[in-house]
Amino acid sequence: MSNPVYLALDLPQLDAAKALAEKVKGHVGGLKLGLEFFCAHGAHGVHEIAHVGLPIFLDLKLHDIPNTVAGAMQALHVLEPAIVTVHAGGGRAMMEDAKAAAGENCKVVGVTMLTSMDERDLLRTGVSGTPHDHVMRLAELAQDSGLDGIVCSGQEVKAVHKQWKNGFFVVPGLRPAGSAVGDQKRVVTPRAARDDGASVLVIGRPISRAEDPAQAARDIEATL
Ligand SMILES: O=C(O)c1cc(=O)[nH]c(=O)n1[C@@H]1O[C@H](COP(=O)(O)O)[C@@H](O)[C@H]1O
Repeated sequence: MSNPVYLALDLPQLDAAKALAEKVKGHVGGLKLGLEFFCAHGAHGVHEIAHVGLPIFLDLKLHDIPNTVAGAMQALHVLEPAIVTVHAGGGRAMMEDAKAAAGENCKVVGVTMLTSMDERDLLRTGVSGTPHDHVMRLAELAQDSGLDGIVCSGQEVKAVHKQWKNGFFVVPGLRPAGSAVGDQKRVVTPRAARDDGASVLVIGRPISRAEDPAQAARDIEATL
């Protein structure tokens, strides 16, 4: 079984991100580059990190009109990402066009409800109901739109997996027992998410901010 952990390289410095990736590369299954990294270093930075030799997850959370998102997906072909995110809230046409424009070996996954939000935050965006119901609704929409899977918290992945048997489920908001939660609100342990059907476990600060990141990655691997 391959290692499901993708390290979130949320670091502003390219050299530091590369050094961290090299340190942990034997203990994670892939590397996630998000908005912080991409805004700072763009395509050049992605190429640099790709040299580490692990699959690249480009977490750009695209959310725009279908034509614009399709154009962005097309532009990403040269970077050969293994996974790209779009916001499921962008709707069916946007997700359909995103998938149609994606590279052949690129999984497109829809972000449902950010793990940094709870029910009160959701209500303030005008959506009443529970995070569970909101995630289930957007998961169904993502599936109907032809996406490969979704991003959700570990609190919902079991129910989504039950409804979408062959879906690809990315779960962030993971904290090993006892580690700082920070800005995350819907949190579970890596092991719980794995047991409940997560395909990919996204983990950032519990590894990147550890005194010994390689050891932290090994410790997490040992719990799975
Ligand atoms: O799409 C994501 O990866 C994502 C979605 C989500 O709902 N919550 C979430 O935390 N993420 C990302 O997952 C990573 C979590 O980092 P840590 O909280 O440091 O483990 C960050 O890079 C976030 O951008």
